[in-house]
Amino acid sequence: MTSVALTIAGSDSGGGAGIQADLKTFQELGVFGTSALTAVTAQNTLGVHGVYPLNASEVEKQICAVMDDFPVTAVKTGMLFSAEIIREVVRTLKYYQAPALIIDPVMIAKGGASLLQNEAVKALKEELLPLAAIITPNIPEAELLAGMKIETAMDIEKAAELLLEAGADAVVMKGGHLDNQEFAEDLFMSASGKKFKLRSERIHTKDTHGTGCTFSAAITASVAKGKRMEEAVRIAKDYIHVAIKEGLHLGKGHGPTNHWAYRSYKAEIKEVVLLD
Ligand SMILES: Nc1ncnc2c1ncn2[C@@H]1O[C@H](COP(=O)(O)OP(=O)(O)OP(=O)(O)O)[C@@H](O)[C@H]1O
Ligand SMILES: Cc1ncc(COP(=O)(O)O)c(N)n1
Repeated sequence: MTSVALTIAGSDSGGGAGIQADLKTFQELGVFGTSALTAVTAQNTLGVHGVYPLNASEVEKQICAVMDDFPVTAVKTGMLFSAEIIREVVRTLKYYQAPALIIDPVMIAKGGASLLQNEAVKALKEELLPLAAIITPNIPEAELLAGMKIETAMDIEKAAELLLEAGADAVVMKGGHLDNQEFAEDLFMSASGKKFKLRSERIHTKDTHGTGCTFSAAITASVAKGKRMEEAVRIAKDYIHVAIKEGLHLGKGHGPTNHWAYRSYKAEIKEVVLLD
């Protein structure tokens, strides 16, 4: 049977991040993608030129239209923009007793534009996060959610623990923002006590627009197909690695990644480092 996933996120007119990245990823991983838009952005590789949020009720209508008709087996959230939208998403997902929820807590675009209002961080943490099968913050997002500064590897683990305590079943702390390192290393931790690092060679490129969206969408696709979370994050790491490596070099700024690359890619599971 065809697996169906739903992404609740913003539109990126430049096609590199947001809903567009999510749907491309779902497609490449063999999952039928559906979507509920939270905001339209006028955006390209050079930055965000406008943000036009939808009303919370318009977001709710889209989620209901999908959930009433499709056998959705995984839901992903990306840019949610406001506390009102977050509360409506929470209410609607609870109503449908929605399946596994993958949260990418999108806050700030690479160019610096705000994609989540400051006052919405609390709603994200207190109301949405407890529903998460997994949450995938980068370091700045994790700092805001966990309420602490992250400077060392121990800080990363501590912040992950705080997010598990706040109610997520699992967390991946993405290390993409930690510059000047040889590896792009992410830490996986689950409430059930699993802990490992996903490590890949760091690719030196400016074309990393939408990497976070793509990574979490790839997790969502595998979960939608019934894979266990540990396997889903490994596949997602492979997917994003090759998508960055085979970059398309489009646009004048931070270009998008290459979603076709995974097709011809022979699985080369990234290094998994088990931790105590
Ligand atoms: N230069 C790179 N080389 C290899 N892997 C990378 C690189 N940059 C990011 N990654 C990987 O891509 C995934 C997404 O991480 P990243 O930290 O870029 O997310 P993000 O900051 O949320 O992205 P975005 O800014 O698009 O929202 C992680 O697995 C990370 O390790
Ligand atoms: C609609 C939307 N969602 C998410 C991102 C984050 O991606 P990035 O940090 O790579 O700009 C974005 N730029 N636009």
